[in-house]
Amino acid sequence: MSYKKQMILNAFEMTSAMHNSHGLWKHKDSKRHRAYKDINYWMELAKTLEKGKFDAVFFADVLGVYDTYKESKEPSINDGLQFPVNDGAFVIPAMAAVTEHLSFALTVSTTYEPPFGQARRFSTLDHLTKGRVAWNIVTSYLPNAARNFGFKDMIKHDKRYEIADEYMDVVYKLWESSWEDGAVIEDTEQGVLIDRKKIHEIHHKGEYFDVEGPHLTEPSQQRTPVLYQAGTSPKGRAFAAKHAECVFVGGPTPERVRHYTEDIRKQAEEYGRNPEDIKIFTFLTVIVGKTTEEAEEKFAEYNQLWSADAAKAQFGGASGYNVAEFTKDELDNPFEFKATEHGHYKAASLTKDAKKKLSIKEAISKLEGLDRDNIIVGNPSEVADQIQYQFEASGVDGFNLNHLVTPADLEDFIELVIPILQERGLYKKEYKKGTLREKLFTHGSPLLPSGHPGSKYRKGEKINN
Ligand SMILES: Cc1cc2nc3c(=O)[nH]c(=O)nc-3n(C[C@H](O)[C@H](O)[C@H](O)COP(=O)(O)O)c2cc1C
Repeated sequence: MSYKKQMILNAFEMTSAMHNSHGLWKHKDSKRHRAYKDINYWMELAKTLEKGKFDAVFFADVLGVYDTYKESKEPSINDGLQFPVNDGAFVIPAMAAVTEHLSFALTVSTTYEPPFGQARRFSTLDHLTKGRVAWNIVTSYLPNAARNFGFKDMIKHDKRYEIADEYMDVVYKLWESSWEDGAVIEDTEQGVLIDRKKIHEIHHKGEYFDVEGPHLTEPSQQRTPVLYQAGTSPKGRAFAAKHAECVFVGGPTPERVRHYTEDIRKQAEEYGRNPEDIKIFTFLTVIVGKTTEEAEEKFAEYNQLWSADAAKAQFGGASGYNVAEFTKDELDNPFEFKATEHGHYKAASLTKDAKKKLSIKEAISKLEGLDRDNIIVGNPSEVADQIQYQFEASGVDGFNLNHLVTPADLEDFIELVIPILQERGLYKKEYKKGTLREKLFTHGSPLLPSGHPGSKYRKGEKINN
């Protein structure tokens, strides 16, 4: 059976010692925990990914240390769990300089980074990459991040999304309406470089933000960067349906991912958007070997190096559950979902979204080793079969490929798996031309498409002034 839809692939990365591969810094081939601070490492990685025709590198980010588990920072710091973590924005121009097509999605929080500076940062990146940049909009979940930015406690989960919604209003005004097209006139006779009449203050006065403007950066090729979002709570999905062009959905089974995907597309239509203008991604974790045995050996080796403490620390910060708190008597009780002020998706993945109802003991044991249910292990064609199955069963448009031991696992994936996906017609052999938005979508414009709420701010339709 031929399957024509082609998958989009991002490398799921972080400019940190470790990301999601807990404890694997101990592996002999792990380079990243030393090299993450070396610009050459990122430039080499960019070239490798472009060789594999990857669409983008997706940089996760956090603004604090995970300290919910055991009410301590120690388990995270011990294993370099997303710590230390550099600012991902700075490696992007260097990676862009050695590539032509690879794009870059950068995570920035609407809770802690004010919109005016954030808008300038993305316009700058979009200029320097020639339109190859995306913003992963997050509302953040770590209590330590709140304390780093002057709050005693985290702002409540749902209120963070309300703030994010107004935040988007501010950045759309800056990106889409503050500068009219053709404002840079270079009129040497009149001695005018920029036409004042085409530059507009935005005079935003809202509940959370006051911004006068104008935007300090002239419009870049995409004006608004491609908008990613990665929240799966009801508020998170409503936000995604309104604003996101790419949504990163977390779910432990293809069926659950399909459920979230369909819900987001349906809500997007209710906002008057074309569901085709939204691409959905989920995680992909792969261990590939030349033979099944080689892959299984790798899996066993990785599993042996796994850090259960770091995995529990990550689960704790992202979900709000401190699994060290459960007493022995509670371990056989069912592991129930509770909405916390942290995030939805990690908690849901071991509770209401799990394939079967788990006891507390079973749920904890999933953190104590590599979770075989969520990892594809095999020889190249076995891996390709499973990726194809997940692609078709979940209804997603693409994947964020998680790294385990980097860059070795990415290199193996590109050498062994990509050619099979290409042969099956599931993956592109050549890049499309243009900006990231033009590469991803059929609407063919580098700008936000009509129907998207940001597009209504565009030129001429002046707001508040
Ligand atoms: C797959 C996935 C990846 C995420 N990556 C990040 C990240 O890198 N940094 C971050 O602060 N939040 C990240 N988040 C968290 C969300 O963006 C969101 O802010 C948080 O989960 C709360 O939203 P929710 O309750 O709607 O899931 C991620 C969420 C998902 C589902």
